[in-house]
Amino acid sequence: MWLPRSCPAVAATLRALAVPLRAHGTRQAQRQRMLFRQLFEPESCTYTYLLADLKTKEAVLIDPVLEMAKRDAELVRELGLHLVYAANTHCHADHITGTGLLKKLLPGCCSVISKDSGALADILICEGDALEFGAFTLEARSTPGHTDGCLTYVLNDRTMAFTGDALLIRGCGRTDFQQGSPETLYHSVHEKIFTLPGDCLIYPAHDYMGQMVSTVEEERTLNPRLTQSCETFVQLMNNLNLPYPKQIDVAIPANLKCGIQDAAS
Ligand SMILES: N[C@@H](CCC(=O)N[C@@H](CSS)C(=O)NCC(=O)O)C(=O)O
Ligand SMILES: [Fe+2]
Repeated sequence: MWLPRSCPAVAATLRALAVPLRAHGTRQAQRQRMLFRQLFEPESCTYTYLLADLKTKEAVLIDPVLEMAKRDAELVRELGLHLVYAANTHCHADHITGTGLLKKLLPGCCSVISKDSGALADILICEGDALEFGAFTLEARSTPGHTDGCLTYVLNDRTMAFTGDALLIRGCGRTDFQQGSPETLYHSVHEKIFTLPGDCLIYPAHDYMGQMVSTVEEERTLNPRLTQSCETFVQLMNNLNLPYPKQIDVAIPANLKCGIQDAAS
């Protein structure tokens, strides 16, 4: 049945549809403006993420690894980007961060870590602070439990969350060193990550099985650890009996100082 636009009911329906459509269009345009790359370091199975505003060229790296800093700097240069922040999700125990070296390779870039980590960096951020790159922001959510200073970075439109070692795909960060606390981690994940939209993409700091991305809904329903009660989760985490990371004795002291500043070329 044909209904003219002048019909009040049709006009009202069109007006009601226009707002979400405009919002959808704006989101699409914003996303086309963003560059996103997931990079990998095979020794510690670490993911590094590059995000950039293609219009202003401002870029952020999340969790760069020392041994890959030259690769990352080269990519930033090739793409004509300006790295504003090299940010850590936490003081890593299994590899040395690339943030210190990236500051040398790409002058003007600031290193970032949480104030609660106790580590040094140009910018020490706290819950609710935001890292701006062009038209985009990454909101820092405090998600302690794996370490005291763990942050999850959430993109402003809440379509992507960079969870570090707080939430891994079908797993989570261990809680047996660096102020680890399974109770704290359980509450962090449930209150700060599982409350994000279900289709929000989860990008962790590591994966040991070759998985690259998950969603809030998948982890909320399928994560074998975090779907348990808090009590069961605590028991499970206290009995993981994992070997210590191979690089722990060099990685933690170096990362408390923002990593190594002058790596041999
Ligand atoms: N074998 C690796 C270390 C593996 C490990 O301990 N990973 C950490 C994240 S890095 S601090 C972790 O939390 N794992 C959780 C798990 O359930 O595996 C090495 O020697 O580097
Ligand atoms: Fe870690």
